[in-house]
Amino acid sequence: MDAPDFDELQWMVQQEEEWIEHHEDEFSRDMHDSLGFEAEPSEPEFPHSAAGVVKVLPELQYNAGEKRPLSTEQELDPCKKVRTSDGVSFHDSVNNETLGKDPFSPKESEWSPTSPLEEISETSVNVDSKLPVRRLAAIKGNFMPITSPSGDRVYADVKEIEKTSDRLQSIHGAGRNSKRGTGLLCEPFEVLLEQVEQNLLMQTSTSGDCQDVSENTMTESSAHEALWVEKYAPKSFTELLSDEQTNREVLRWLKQWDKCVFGEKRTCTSVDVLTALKRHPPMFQNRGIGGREGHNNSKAGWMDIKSNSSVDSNGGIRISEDRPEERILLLCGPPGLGKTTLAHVAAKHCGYRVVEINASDDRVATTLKAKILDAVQMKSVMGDLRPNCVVIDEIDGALGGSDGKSAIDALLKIAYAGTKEHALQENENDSAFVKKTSKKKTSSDSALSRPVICICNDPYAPALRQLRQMAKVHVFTQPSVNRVVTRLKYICNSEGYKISARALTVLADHTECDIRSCLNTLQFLNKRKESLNTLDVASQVVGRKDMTRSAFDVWGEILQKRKPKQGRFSGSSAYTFGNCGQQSKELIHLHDLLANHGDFELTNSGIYDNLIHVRYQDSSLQKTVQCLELLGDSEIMDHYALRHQNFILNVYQPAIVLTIRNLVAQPEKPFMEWPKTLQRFKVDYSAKQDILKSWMMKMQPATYRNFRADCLISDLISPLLSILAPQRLRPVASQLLSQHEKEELNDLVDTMIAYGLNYKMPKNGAESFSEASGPVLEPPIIKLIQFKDYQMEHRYFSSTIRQVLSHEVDLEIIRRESVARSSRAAASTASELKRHSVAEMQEVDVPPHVKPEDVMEAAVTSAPGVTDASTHKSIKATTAARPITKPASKPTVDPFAHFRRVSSCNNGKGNVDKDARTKNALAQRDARPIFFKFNEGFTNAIRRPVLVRDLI
Ligand SMILES: Nc1ncnc2c1ncn2[C@@H]1O[C@H](COP(=O)(O)OP(=O)(O)OP(=O)(O)O)[C@@H](O)[C@H]1O
Repeated sequence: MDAPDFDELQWMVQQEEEWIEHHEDEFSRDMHDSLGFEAEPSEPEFPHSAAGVVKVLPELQYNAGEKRPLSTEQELDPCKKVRTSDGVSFHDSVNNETLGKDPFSPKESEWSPTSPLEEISETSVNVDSKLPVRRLAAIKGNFMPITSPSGDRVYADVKEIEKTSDRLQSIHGAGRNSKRGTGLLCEPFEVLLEQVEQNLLMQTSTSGDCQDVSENTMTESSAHEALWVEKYAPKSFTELLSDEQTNREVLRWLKQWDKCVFGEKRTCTSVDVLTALKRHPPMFQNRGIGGREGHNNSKAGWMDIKSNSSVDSNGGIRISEDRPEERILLLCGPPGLGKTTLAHVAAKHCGYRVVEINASDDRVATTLKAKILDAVQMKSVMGDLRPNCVVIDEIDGALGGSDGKSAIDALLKIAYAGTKEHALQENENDSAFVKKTSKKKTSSDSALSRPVICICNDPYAPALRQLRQMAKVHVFTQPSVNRVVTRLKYICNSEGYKISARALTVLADHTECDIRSCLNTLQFLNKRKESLNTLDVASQVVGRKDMTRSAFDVWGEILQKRKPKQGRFSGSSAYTFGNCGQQSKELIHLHDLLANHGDFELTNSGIYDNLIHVRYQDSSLQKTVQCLELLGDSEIMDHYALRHQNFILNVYQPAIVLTIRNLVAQPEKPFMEWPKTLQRFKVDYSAKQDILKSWMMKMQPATYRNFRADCLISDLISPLLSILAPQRLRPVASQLLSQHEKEELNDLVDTMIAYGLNYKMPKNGAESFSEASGPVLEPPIIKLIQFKDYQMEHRYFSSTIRQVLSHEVDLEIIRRESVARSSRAAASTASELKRHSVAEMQEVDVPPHVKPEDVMEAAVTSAPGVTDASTHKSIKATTAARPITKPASKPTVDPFAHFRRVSSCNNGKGNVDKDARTKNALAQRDARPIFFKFNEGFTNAIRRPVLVRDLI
């Protein structure tokens, strides 16, 4: 037979399609029959048996070209279908009896004629064309070649086969309820496959011997369920969602490495890309749904590239350096916008092999540094020989190392080694380190020779401060909803998932154009054969992501009243509360925003600090007062919630902020700055807490026990400062003071000691107490009642009196310590003597009217170690300097004279003891140290000589 010419072929195809349309049902039934039963060999006219062994879908397995085509399952199945003149019946081959008719099989009289093409096939190759097969493949459509054992080839229309198999599936589903299945298998093939998989998994978990098998099964199933985000990951620039300007900038930066990496100066391939774009216009990009927006963008993009760069005669962009000035590229932006994807696509386009490092996984500086160095310096010698391009994802997750240097420092050191910046940075950081390393040049000191792209979400993360200054930063903006929807639509169409553009718009809006969330949601719904309910998007668990916005965004939304814009609140909130007005939608949107942000302390402090920049009408300051009260309430609630772990109270916080917004928000954009007041307040607060604590530690317990810490501040400090500066004290030396003044000075000294205060020279010398410099009150309790822009008015002593007072307080403290020490020594001696005296007293005849306690006291007082000579001498010496009238000392009476006489009369042993005691007392006196304090620079107009002899 001659080969048909083109026209003939087309005609045949047309005929074929028409025929298929008319006889779709017959096809399905025929297919069903071909799967379901064995044709009687004796039957001559059975034109529609399958040809070749075709595996179209797992459950579609049939034989053709053989007259005994049965599978093992069919042979195992004793219940077979037999075609008769009035249809198809089930036949029990064991008992050789007919069980009943197959309701789905056509009667022989209803069998349709074959298509013209099939007739050709039939006559020429003797193939039973039960399937929609052709002798020749048609020009359009997807055909599968099938070769029979005899070597004949036919083409099966895959679309038709799938249609038929779908119909068969439904028929099987309906028939499964009957007692016996209508197919060869009692269960559908997928069910059996699942059972086998489960069995295999169970066996693996119990024995572990079938590891290979299970791995294979897992791989198969995971391949079957490839994620759409991976399947449809952009491979070229035309599929990216990021804006063209950013794409071009990234590409241009990468091209600047060409000379360094490839050793040649190449022209920028962004031109190539754009040429490619022109040649093959992207399926979705720049068109949008309306087809207008993208066009404009693209035009603007062309303008930009020409205006921003110098273009040579070849249309390429000249690159002056062998590598870009900014050695690192930093891509920032919200998650799921395609930052990593852009880095991969651009690097591959420029001929690099991408080496991706996740800084969150290798947070430690040393590990990250080693990885970066490996990626930058190593070169593969086998396989992929392309140079590396390092992509460091989640760079904001990098941590500091044990040596105090962060991973970012290490990265910058690698990137800017040998440059001016590097030297500067090194000088700043550690000059000693530079000296050390300059002698011994490490490998990391050689200049960076491969591009490094860093990716992060928040460009303002504190860890990135240095990197931000030195890298080329590109901030990703959210793509337009239309572009995302077009891409989603394309993917859904490719997957055969029917979904309306409106639903996709809602989804894109809800996820803030996060393509990852959108695709995962759609795949999930597709898998469950569910459609996306536009009204329930907000309540969908899937598709949600971390929707938190930056603090600046939140403050902006609160303090600025935006004009209602169509579609602004078309997202989740709008659909959840479909019918409410624009204002309510805005409120709901703001409520969600605040609740998602969560950090109410930061929100409130930002509002507090920036409120001053908002120009709202408030002549009587009522609104301001109201706002401040609301902020106060919010803070109280926040503190309460934190203290009692009762976070349910936080649900009321957004309402407070929204009330403030209603009071002050204006259409103009206010100047916004990061709040510093709260931080300053916290620092001040902790400093004041320290002062208070140190004051309380120095205070005498007898004084301290009368006050609570808060009372000290609120009730005591202010009056105490007035008490500490009496009016009548003249600024003269203590010797020149009148008796009354001296008493007042003594009282003041006592008060200061009681409250643990004294005047001390400031440590740095710069601090001044008031206008005059000199000693300052220590602890500086005045700071506890000093506030910004508010000074408490108190009387201050002149510097001279403060010096005198300081001296007096020091002396008095020494005096009291001395007395205390003497009394302690006396007490210890007394306790020692007590034992001796008791022993002696046992030998003494004590009169019955004398109490034992009196005896004891007398023994202690009469002991030579505690006589006036030893104790009072030192007191006398120290008090000599103090111009205070001493209270008259009582005459000492020796009540033990009688006992002593008696005891001395007893025997000569008493003299020996007395000598020993005197010696002991003298030794104690000599062992006592002398304390004195020397104040450098202290001058007093009138001096008085004090002999050391007097002090001993
Ligand atoms: N245009 C696109 N079409 C289809 N899938 C895309 C597209 N752009 C990105 N994706 C897919 O979305 C996922 C997220 O992309 P990518 O990792 O680049 O985002 P990202 O901005 O780096 O997010 P993250 O900050 O969370 O790392 C990837 O799996 C990617 O394959």
